Amino acid sequence: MGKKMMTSNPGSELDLGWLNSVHINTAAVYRRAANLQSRKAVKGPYQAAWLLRAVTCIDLTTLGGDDTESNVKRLCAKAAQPVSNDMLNALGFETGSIQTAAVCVYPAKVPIAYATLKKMGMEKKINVASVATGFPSGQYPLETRIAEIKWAVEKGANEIDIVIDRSLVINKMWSELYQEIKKMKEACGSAHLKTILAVGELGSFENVYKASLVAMMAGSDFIKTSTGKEAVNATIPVGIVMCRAIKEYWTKTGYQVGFKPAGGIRTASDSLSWLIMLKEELGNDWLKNSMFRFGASGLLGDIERQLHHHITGRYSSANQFSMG
Ligand SMILES: O=C[C@H](O)COP(=O)(O)O
Repeated sequence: MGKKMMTSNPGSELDLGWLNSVHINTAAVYRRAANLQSRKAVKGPYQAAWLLRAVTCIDLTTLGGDDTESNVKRLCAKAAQPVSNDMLNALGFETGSIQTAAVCVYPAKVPIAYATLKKMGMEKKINVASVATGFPSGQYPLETRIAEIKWAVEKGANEIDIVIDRSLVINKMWSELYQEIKKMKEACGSAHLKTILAVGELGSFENVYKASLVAMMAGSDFIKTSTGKEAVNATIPVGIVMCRAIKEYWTKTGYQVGFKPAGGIRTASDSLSWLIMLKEELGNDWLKNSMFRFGASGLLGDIERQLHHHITGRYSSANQFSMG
């Protein structure tokens, strides 16, 4: 599942009438989330297959102030071989057949990420995603936010994870939000645009739904929940709200926009809950990495432990699969 399968959303006119018609039944969202989360977990051989699917949907992320060249290189090596060949073979998969969807780094680390993947011959299989536009706060002039996108694309990023200016949502400045994201989409050129809403800072599900619509109207190829740096990051209820917006946008425009929950997704069991929610809300079309990603720095290790348990019947120590 390489880069070429990605689709692009051309966007549409800003439709304020549509935004004004939005009403969210908060109690119903929580009921739906509780109902989905009470479903029996996927078990047995299906579980291993779902977990491997989850691995192929990970944007393997390092977004630390202390990121170095060597930990970005290690991240790339892990993205190229996220599950050991022994485990893959035991599960009936070919050697080297699974990669994560992307590595996700700060702009300054794009050159080393791209060069490392290229050296490994993996630059066509693994996307280079760069956060941009003053991640994580977005509190920078538009000019420098746009320049950041262009710089990251020039250095090898083919996916750009922007943050929005949350104040535009809080103050319901939908037209300004639309114009900003549209400019960011233009700056991306052929790179895919993933728009981080930072849902934990938007105040209400209604704002999340409206911001999702505006982001899609402005041409976002994915909408993403969080930076991982807010106090509240990805939750299933907010995921349901965003998936409903994606579904409505698809129904009205015919364009399919991807979804990326990010922030605090740490366990194999979390990943299964998200995949179940996705399948129930958007259907099988979204169960692939051209339409769905996990933004996660610490999920892969737990999936590896779960796969190890599936194969051997034993749990490994917490630090056996420490990276990712
Ligand atoms: O976009 C990705 C997030 O920053 C990852 O958050 P996390 O470190 O909580 O997994």
